[in-house]
Amino acid sequence: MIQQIYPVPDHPYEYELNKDMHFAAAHYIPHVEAGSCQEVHGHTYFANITIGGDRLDDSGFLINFQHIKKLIHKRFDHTMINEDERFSSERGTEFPTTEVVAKVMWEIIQDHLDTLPHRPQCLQVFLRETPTSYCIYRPKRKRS
Ligand SMILES: Nc1nc2c(c(=O)[nH]1)N=C([C@H](O)[C@H](O)COP(=O)(O)OP(=O)(O)OP(=O)(O)O)CN2
Ligand SMILES: [Zn+2]
Repeated sequence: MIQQIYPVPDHPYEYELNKDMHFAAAHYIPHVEAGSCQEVHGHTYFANITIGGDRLDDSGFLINFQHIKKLIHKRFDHTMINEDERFSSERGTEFPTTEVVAKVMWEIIQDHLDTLPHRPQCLQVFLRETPTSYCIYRPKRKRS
């Protein structure tokens, strides 16, 4: 059970929703700066996703918790993150560091939220890679 207090982003919205999840995945960072992390290794990642908005959908949801989980968990659980198209395709020039994976998760979620008429916003992705290491990605401004 994930139970942790996360940093709260500053925002003007009436509703703020948070979804916790974890997933198991492998990665490697092909850069000399990464030291032993250049070798393939695995983590149980913990993610906390924060969504904000002023309007709810017809079912009274800002966003269905299950939909957020599906977007991330289905894509990354029990995978080699380097093989995800975001990292392996021609446009995938970045390495799957905690920082970059947090930002990619934000992009995946916000792309979905942008299809919803009531336009919720992903305000923060908190991504823990190890018991002692985590990163928070917050967009500078909301997408219009
Ligand atoms: N800024 C970043 N630094 C490092 C990243 C990263 O994604 N961003 N990643 C790694 C490794 O991939 C590793 O998985 C995590 O490293 P680390 O925190 O050193 O893990 P430990 O469990 O060994 O930490 P201890 O606190 O020393 O036990 C490296 N750096
Ligand atoms: Zn790692």
